Order: sequence, then C-alpha cells, then structure tokens
Amino acid sequence: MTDFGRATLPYCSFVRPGEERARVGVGVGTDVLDLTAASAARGHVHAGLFAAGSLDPLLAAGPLAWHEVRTFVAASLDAFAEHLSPAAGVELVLPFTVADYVDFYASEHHATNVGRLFRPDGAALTPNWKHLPIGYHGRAGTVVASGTPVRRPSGQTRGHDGTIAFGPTAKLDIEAEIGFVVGAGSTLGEPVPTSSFDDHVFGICVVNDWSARDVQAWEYVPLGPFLGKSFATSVSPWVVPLAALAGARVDPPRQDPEPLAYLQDEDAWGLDLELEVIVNGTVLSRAPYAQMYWTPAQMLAHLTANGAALRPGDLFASGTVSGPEQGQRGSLLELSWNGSHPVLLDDGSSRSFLLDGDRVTIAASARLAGGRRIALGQVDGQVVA
Ligand SMILES: O=C(O)/C=C/C(=O)CC(=O)CC(=O)O
Ligand SMILES: [Ca+2]
Ligand SMILES: [Mg+2]
Repeated sequence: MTDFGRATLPYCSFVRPGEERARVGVGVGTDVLDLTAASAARGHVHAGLFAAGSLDPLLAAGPLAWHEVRTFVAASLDAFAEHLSPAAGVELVLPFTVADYVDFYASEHHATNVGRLFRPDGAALTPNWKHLPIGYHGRAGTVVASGTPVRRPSGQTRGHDGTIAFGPTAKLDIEAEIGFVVGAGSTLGEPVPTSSFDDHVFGICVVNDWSARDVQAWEYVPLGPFLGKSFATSVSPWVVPLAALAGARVDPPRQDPEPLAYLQDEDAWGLDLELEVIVNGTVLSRAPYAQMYWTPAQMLAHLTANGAALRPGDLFASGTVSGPEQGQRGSLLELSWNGSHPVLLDDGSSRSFLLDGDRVTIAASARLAGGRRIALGQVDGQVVA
C-alpha cells in the first residue's frame, strides 16, 4: 500500500467491504479519505461531483473546480478524521471511465533499443522520430484497474523457420509508463497548444502496457501495434493531480532538431519521476522519466494538431520509460535483449519474458526540488495462464 505525503493528495475510486456503490477517495498517508461522504457532510459546493463515486464528474469540471476541491481537502484534512479509513481495507477500482487511449513512444533510449531489436538492418530511430512524438490509438475498453489478473493472450506469430501459428504468446512483456489523464475536453477542429496542457490534463497515473512481443513483431508492419498490445493495459488506482507535481518539473533534454512551432513547449513539462519495475519481488530496473525526449505537453499538442477533440477521461501514456543504463530499462524486451540475456530474479530463477504466475509491480515516485521523494502509487498485475 502506497504511503502518500499530505501534499500529494491523489484521488481514487473505492468500494467498502459489503457495499456496492463506489466512493471518491483521497490518499492521505496509508488511509483513504471518503471525499463523497466528507464533502456531502459539509455541504460543499462541489459535493455533487463525488456523489457517483467515480472521478468522471471531477475530471469534466475543469481546472477551477480541481483547484477548489484540492484547496478544500488540504485545508480540512485534520477535520476529516471520521471519514478516514485504512486504504488496505477497501477495494480500489478503476478511478475513471477511459474515453480514448493513446500510447506514445517518447523515450529515445527505449525507441533506440526497440529499433535495434526489431529492425537490426536499419537505423535505430526512424526518420520521423525527432520531428514528432510517435504514437498509436490503443483500446480504451481493455484498460483495467491495478490488481486485475492478466491472462496470457493468444495470437498469430511467425517462428524462426517462417512457420505461421496461432497460440499463447511466448514473449509476454511489460512496459513501464506514465499515463496522463485528460479532464477538460476540447472542441473538435481546435488544436490544443502546448501552453494549454494544464488547462486540460488533470493528473497522472502509473501504466503497465502489457505487450506480446512475438505477436507484435509479426503484425506491426505497416500499421503499428494492434493485438499484441490491446489485450490489457493496467493503471494505478491513484490519479495524482498535476498540482502535486509542480516541484518535480524539470527541463526536458535539449531537442535537436528544434521541433516545429506547434511542438515547442515553453513551459518545459519535463518531470523528475522514477518508475521502479519489480517482478516477483525483485527490482529489475529504475527508469528515469526526466530523460524522456518528448514532453507530455508536446504529446498533447501533437495528438490534437489535426483538430481531434479531447474528451474527459482520455488517457495518453508516455510510452515505455527507459534510461541509458541496463538497470534503467522499462521492458523485459530491453532488459533481456529479446531473450538473449535473461535477467536474474532473487529466487535464483531467470526471465527473458513473463511466466504464468509472475507478479509485476511498477511503482512511481517523484523527486521534488530540494531532493525529497514522494510516492505516486503503483500498478500491480499477475499473469495467469
Ligand atoms: O518500434 C516498434 O516497432 C515498437 C515499439 C513499441 O513496442 C512501442 C510502444 O508500445 C510504445 C512505447 O511504449 O514506447
Ligand atoms: Ca507502450
Ligand atoms: Mg498554461
């Protein structure tokens, strides 16, 4: 269970034992504050946003309401004792209805590694990579809450000898990512500039973009990832508002070539986050988010550059977070170099890709100016046959 500082105040949706209805919660230490009950008891002007128990109404309400709710919670924390209970005693559910889901590919280290593995005869980065944040539209309906078991998918693959077959993937993998949760929507036909990032994006969650590498490698040419990535995408139960991350903002890496005008991010939305990848209790990597080449404000501007509208609950993920070192890679594909260098677990076993029964946790934290680290929550999942 994540221990949140009192300045983080992430949101969740939870169900109490014996109840059916969900409530909106706020993480305080290892407790959850029942915001549905607390805001109603105080007759707060925004209490109606929490009645349904999902974050959907709050997301749609926009930045002024986000600010007012956070101020209310922060100012009244000590008066809320009767509405606090241990988070370990409640069920944390999918916190919002995922509208559209997009996955980017914003780590230069990850893209370089995958390029070498999947396209060894060509340049590691495709010619467009430094001109635009590459992404694809994923499957919103298979975004699942942390803790949901992930069933090993079947798919079509091509073996070394060229045989085409259908069956359970032999290369089930993870991707450690940060997800950006859109609150306020936008108007069809009107691009959202990088400067409006925080008018639309409410906060972040931790994402595990489960991937079947053998399915992916065979199917992706020329239209990109399809069934190899659409079977499950797990998200953390906590959505950390951008307001809690102000102290973690850093300058992103210098971009060369300079991106086109619509992609310039004057606000510098680099974030000093770390994603820890843990398989069966062994920490396999610590991936540094601050080195991501494209910022989330650039991803959002690109996503809407053609006039595509945003809806509350849209989720766009950063793409796998990998740093330059071996111990900073956010996927087993990279960590085991496509199976040629299996990684060791503390129990003495080794892994190229995931086995049935494996438990994966991706835990994120932010380093604030001054060096203090705050927890941002985690996403868990176990592989079942
Ligand atoms: O380069 C490729 O063909 C594929 C790359 C990925 O698997 C990337 C993906 O899902 C985006 C990401 O997580 O970075
Ligand atoms: Ca991905
Ligand atoms: Mg702004």
